[in-house]
Amino acid sequence: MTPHDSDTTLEADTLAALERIAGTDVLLVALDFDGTLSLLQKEPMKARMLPEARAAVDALAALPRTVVALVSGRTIEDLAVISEHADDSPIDMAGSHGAEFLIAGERIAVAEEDPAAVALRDELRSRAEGELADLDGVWVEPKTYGFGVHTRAASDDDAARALETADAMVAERAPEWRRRTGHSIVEYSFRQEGKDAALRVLRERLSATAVLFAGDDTTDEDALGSLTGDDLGIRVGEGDTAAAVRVPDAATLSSALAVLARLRAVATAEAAPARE
Ligand SMILES: O=P(O)(O)OC[C@H]1O[C@H](O[C@H]2O[C@H](CO)[C@@H](O)[C@H](O)[C@H]2O)[C@H](O)[C@@H](O)[C@@H]1O
Repeated sequence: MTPHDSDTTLEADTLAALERIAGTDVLLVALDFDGTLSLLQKEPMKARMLPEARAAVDALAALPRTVVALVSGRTIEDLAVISEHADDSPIDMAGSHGAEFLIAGERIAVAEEDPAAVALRDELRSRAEGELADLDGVWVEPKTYGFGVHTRAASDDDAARALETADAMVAERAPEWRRRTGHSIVEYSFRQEGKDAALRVLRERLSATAVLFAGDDTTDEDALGSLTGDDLGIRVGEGDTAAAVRVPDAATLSSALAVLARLRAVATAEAAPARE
């Protein structure tokens, strides 16, 4: 029996791609969180990894010459909560789309704190909270480098009004901020880094010989579009993508990660750990 004989949900091209990358020397498995490892939830802090995803991530992280990193738009603090990240976890994290990291337990920001930018963030965030307070189902999420406007629980009209208001406010006071759209969210940030930057940092620190990245959203395309050579990009769900492989949903991605863990265990048997 091969490591994936029991799996019937994966397409042949997905299995072939997993077999290929499982044999690389030093593997970075970089994974988006919301919509990729977890299902999308109405209340953002209730998101958790699917149980099969959790098991596969833990299995991969325990293997030699294999590092798992969560690469998310969330702040590092929120990502630690929703991923139930223990202090001694071997799993690395990139937060705020690649502008902050927790690597091997060490907290790393990509730049010194800029007091003027932080003051503007606080001003715009509290203005947004005030101006959007009357719109049912709209929520302003505090972010390390800006804020997000959630509209998942709002009517179409209230969602449109919320985004119009926030867009106008940011265009007037902070036109240089990066604007990102995601699933029922628009985010505004004074840092420009995308998930491609996160992969660059993680790949270099590890000297990875190949990177697998999986994601479900437009913000993940920064990372998927940056992959080269022996890397593998997996798009979860629909939408234009630069990924080589697509799986229909987070549950199927969990199965793919479980297969990868089994293939990688065989490939790395008796190999020395990448981080010693
Ligand atoms: O990069 P990700 O890990 O995918 O994070 C992207 C954003 O995820 C969160 O919002 C999304 O998930 C919520 C929970 O399922 C959902 O309610 C919301 O509609 C989605 O947009 C998070 O709240 C954001 O900060 C992240 O940037």
